[in-house]
Amino acid sequence: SPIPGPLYARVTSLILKYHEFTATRTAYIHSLHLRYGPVVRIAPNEVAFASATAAKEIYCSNGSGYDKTEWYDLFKVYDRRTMFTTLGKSEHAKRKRLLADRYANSNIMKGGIMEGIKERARTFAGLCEKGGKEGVDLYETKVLHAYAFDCVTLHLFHPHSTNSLTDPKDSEIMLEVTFDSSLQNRLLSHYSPLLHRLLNTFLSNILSLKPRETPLADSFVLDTAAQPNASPFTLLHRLHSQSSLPQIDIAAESLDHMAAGIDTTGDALCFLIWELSQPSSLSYQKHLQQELRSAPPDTPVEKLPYLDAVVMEGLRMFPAIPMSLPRYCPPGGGSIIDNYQIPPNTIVSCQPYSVQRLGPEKGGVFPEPDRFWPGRWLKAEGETQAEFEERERGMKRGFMAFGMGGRGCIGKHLALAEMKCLLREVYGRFGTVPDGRMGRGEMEMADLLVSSRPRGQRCLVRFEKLDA
Ligand code: HEM
Repeated sequence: SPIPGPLYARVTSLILKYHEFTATRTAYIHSLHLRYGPVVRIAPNEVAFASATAAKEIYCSNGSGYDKTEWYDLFKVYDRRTMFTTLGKSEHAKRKRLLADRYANSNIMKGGIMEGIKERARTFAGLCEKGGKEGVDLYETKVLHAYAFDCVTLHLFHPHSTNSLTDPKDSEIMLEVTFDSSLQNRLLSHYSPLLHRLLNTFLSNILSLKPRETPLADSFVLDTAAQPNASPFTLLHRLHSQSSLPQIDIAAESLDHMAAGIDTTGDALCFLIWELSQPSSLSYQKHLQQELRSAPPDTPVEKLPYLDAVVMEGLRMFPAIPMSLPRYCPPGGGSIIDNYQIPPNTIVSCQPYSVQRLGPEKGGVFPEPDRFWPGRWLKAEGETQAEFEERERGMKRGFMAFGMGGRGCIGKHLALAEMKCLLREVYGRFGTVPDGRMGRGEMEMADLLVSSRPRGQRCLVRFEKLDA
């Protein structure tokens, strides 16, 4: 039977492109899933899926799933392909073998990294305290991004890491990488390089749609990646000691991981703290504070079940990369995905937002998908352990915030450690409430290239010190 979807999507991709250029692609595709179900044609050669079975087929079959599309060329660094931008399986596997062990949980949990993350989380909490009743703009001031930047450079480059939470010079580098207003410019360069060349001056000077330029970050990474004495737990140490990669590829790979680790973790924390600050989440916030304040101070973060549930629920509702992760349906006979025959070379994808926000009645995974409810990740009263484990397995099959399969997020353990350490420091010391100056819709998710940010580009939260 024909693939469901609007009639126009059979003949044109213009509507989809319109939504890309207006930063509403994720919301548009989600609205189509709500209307047509978990399988939707979104353009003549492009089909979106939102089920756990489709995600498994596209991203996990034969280990790392289907090959990436040329969309990923947009993310090349110094014109080099990094692990993230390799398109085919074997090229990717070769690069991943070089890097993977630095991102294993056992490496992240080592003293050097965890102590460094905790120290940065304490610095962050100090800034919240300074903000006092006046509050802190968690998005505009980029404090969460500064925290993520300092943590990721610790993992990549220690002792040459940054200190952007307190040092204005490092902060300038971080700001350059995080304020990205190049969406339209980059989309045009992808879809029509000729038009992009012809309109370049007009775009930059008249419409202020500038290409992405990051000279401070480039020179920071190029200089740092050439340093010979990085600590053994760092990615740089691994790249220098275990690979024969040219220096420019070492720098490109490092810059890619640095960029991948800032907006993602920063935005995930921003949306989550905002949600926890809402009156509707007060009981969850209190539950979290109680767990954090009653646990012995040396309890490892991964041994705090409610904290884990809060982080999982935050990433489920507000995945920092909510957008489609496009792949090519393999050449040859094509594939059958969710009972639909998909021709070879069709672009197929799932967007984490929809996989995690479509209810079972629409063919999705999570009941009451728009309700922020950390308790769903814990054993319910009256539920047996076996029933809970079965339910949890189902939820994890539909959890896509870190992607899936061999090309899923390599930085997952680092990101989780950062998020948990920061939330522990914040909610062990403060309660948070939204600032009344925030308007409706300001915290809606607006698309960037694959990540998202608050549409209003601010997030005003007040921090209220808890009794000692
Ligand atoms: C909450 C934080 C994060 C989220 C939600 C997230 C999400 C993701 C997702 C969805 C992908 C798959 C992208 C795709 O298929 O196109 C991915 C890949 C990747 N992530 Fe993350 N990420 C986070 C933090 C980090 C951090 C801290 C780092 C590094 C320090 C990192 C490095 C990478 C890299 C290098 C890849 C490419 C993996 C590959 O191609 O094999 N990420 N991430």
